[in-house]
Amino acid sequence: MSGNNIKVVCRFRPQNKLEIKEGGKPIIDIDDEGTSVKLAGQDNKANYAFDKVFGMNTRQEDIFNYSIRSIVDDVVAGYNGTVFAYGQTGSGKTFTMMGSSIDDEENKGIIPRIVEQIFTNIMESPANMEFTVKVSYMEIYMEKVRDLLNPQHDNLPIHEDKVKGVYVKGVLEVYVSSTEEVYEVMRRGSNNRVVAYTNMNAESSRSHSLVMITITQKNLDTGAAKSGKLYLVDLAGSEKVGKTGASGQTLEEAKKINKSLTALGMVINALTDGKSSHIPYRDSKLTRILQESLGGNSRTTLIINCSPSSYNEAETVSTLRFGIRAKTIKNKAKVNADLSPAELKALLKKVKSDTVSYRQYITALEGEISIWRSGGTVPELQWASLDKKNNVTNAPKQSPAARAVAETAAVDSRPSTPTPVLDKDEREELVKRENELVEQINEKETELAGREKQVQEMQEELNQLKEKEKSYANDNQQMTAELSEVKVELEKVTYDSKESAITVDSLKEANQELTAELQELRNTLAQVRESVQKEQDVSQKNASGEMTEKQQQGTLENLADVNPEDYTMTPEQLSVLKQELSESKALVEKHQDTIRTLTQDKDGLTNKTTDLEKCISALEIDLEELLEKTIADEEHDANVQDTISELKTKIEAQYAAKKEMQERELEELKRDLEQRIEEEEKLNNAVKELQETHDKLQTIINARPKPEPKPISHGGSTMTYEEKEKDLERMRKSMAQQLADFEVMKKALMRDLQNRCEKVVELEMSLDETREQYNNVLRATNNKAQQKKMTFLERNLEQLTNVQKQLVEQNAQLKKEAALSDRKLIARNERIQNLETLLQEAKERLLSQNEKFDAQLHTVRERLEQARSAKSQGGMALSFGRIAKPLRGRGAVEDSMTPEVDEKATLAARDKRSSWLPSFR
Ligand SMILES: Nc1ncnc2c1ncn2[C@@H]1O[C@H](COP(=O)(O)OP(=O)(O)OP(=O)(O)O)[C@@H](O)[C@H]1O
Repeated sequence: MSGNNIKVVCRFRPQNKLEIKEGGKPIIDIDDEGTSVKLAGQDNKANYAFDKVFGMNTRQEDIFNYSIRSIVDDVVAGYNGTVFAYGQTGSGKTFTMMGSSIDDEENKGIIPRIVEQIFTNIMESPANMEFTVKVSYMEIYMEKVRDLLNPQHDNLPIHEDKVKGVYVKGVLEVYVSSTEEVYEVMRRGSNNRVVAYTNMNAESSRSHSLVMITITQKNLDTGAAKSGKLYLVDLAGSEKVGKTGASGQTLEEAKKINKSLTALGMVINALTDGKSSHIPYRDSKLTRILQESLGGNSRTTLIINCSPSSYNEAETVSTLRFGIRAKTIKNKAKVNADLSPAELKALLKKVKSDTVSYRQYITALEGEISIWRSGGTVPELQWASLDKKNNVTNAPKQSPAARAVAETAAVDSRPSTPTPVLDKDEREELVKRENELVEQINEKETELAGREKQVQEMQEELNQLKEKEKSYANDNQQMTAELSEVKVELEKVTYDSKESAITVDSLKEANQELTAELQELRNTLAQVRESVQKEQDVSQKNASGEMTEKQQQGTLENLADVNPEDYTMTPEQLSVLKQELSESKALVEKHQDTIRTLTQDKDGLTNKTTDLEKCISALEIDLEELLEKTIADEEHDANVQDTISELKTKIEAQYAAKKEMQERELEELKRDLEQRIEEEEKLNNAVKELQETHDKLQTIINARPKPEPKPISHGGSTMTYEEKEKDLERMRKSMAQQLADFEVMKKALMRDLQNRCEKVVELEMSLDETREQYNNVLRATNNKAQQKKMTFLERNLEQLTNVQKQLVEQNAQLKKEAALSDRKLIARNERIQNLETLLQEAKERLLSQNEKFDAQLHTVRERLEQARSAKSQGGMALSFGRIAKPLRGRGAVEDSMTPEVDEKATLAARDKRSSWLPSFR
């Protein structure tokens, strides 16, 4: 493509379902050459001529081959190029640009085909040509430039400079070395595009998308470099909001889309009306980015996409008019070439020669001025001029001073640093290096901007995290405090319960003591009651004895009434007799029991008496020893006497106590004895009475004549008289036996009682003797002073004893209290230990929580870092694109190679390819 006008091609898509449904009909009429179209609608009879008009069934390949292929050649040749698709929404812009799918060979759009063509062209280039290809993908959404390969960069600025022209600052440029890599970039970018459903298009683009492919090429032999930039723009569709049914967000989007498209129309108008001096590129982001493409340094192709349907006739007319206007835009495309070393050398040579001539001219002028200043004159013919610069020798004659000044000026005007003359290789290398460095600087700037933003974001995130951490820490602290408070409370409650348990225990003990006392009292009461009962029993017995006596009397009377001749007894009489006998037997048994108890009591008394005897004898021994000691040590010093007196007092006290106790026991024994004697007497009386009764009965029975044995009916059973007799005899014998036993026992008791009485008397006598002996001792040992002393000591001792008693009581109390305190202390220690354990646990928990939190924070930070790094890699984790990947042509080496460049130089240049990579490699 050599022309400078924008190339405009028109493409009609087939009618869509909506159009058919709405009764739309195809109304397009394309001429045979395929360069103009008429609409067969009612309103429009105009003919619209374009570079090419494609009908409804045109294949993607055909569109590419006719309208696009050449632009790829231009870009690879170093021109800037633009292909943009314009049309109403749903008219097939995206279908034309991208196709239904990259991977669909038939329906892939022009962008995949361009990419393929670029790499084909590169591969077909001469082997001494080296290329790099970079891809960027962005969209203008809601008047913001958003990097689709790095979506968090959603408002990139548009800059302009002399070298780069208009460019988007900070957009990610991914180096690619194959079609697949570009496709990958396209796929990733497309995923980030904003699309939405509208009535006109199920996947309507809500933004203008821009793919930017930058191809840089270098001739490795000459060092000449060129770069071409290709913009592939899929504009968002102009839409009538009523038709698309846009509302809410899509309505807002539609407004922005229409606004920017209007701005595009205004730019095209301004460019084509021939009057406007100002082109309003800055009215929208779209026109600003397309500034070079519309009336600037670019070879531009506009594809207008239209609907063929009568349903969309008005929109199609509008689109066609837009295309017609755009067609007249003139661009000024030029190759973006850097100067080659040869050109640079020529330029340098020219500049050097210019410098020399200017220097000569200056010298001449300075010489002239110095003449003028020194008052001389220079004829007009000799005035210095640029034409005469080489003729300095022809300068007017100067005075010696003026000449000196001129010479000095000539010397001063020399360049202070001689310019080194570089050879060709060095220059080439330098140029190459310069290019690389410029590129690297640009890259670094972009990267730096990205990093700065990242750092800012991370800082914000970190601040948020810190705040969260702080709030978590506060929560944690609060909860821990609450927990520890609860634990302490629990501990206190446990401790209180323990103390209560101790108090309860002590109360229980007190209760037990009281119960024991009560029991004792009850026992005492029971004993008292028993004794009372016994007394009552005895009196009852006496009464019953009287009763028995009466009964016996009655029996005797009965018996007397019985006629001795009539020795037969009625069964009733016999049974009464038998009953009386059994009662007597029971009475005898009772008496036996009483005697047994008395015997036991007697044994107890005997034991007690023995103990007392032992006690008395021991006391006597002690007393004797003491007396001996006292007498022996009587004349000794006061201390010894004190000791003796103390001992004596003690012994006296002991003696008095023991004596008192013995006396009490003796009295008790005496009382007991008297009681027993009384009881025994009563028993004896009862036994006697019984004996008498028995004897009487015996006599009566014996006095009766023996009756003829005749059967007696008794209780249904027949019993002979003899048997009855025998029975009675047996009873009598047993009773006699029992009475004999009684007698023996009574005698033994009486003996024992006698012995005891004797013993008691003996004891009393011995006690009196002891007392007398003691008094004798006292009388013998005591003098007045000693008595006084003794009295004093006795008093002291008494007081001390009281004190001691109190102390003992206090000690006992204290011991109790100490035991309680011990328990409380143990409980308290336990509590302290528990509290310490709790504290330790809380500390450990806190530590572990802190550790956990730190670990979590660390993990979050790591993840954040990973996410950031992933984002910084275009948010896409592309495994390529950060480093330039030079591509070499595979064709023959270009003929343009200068003859002086030999094969060696070519090889050397190839080896220097590594300089494309960053210098720190
Ligand atoms: N030439 C064609 N042949 C067959 N189908 C087509 C053609 N052009 C477009 N289509 C179909 O029409 C529908 C709309 O096309 P597309 O999305 O490309 O429109 P658009 O102009 O990009 O719309 P918008 O501006 O709303 O994004 C799609 O389903 C697409 O497949």
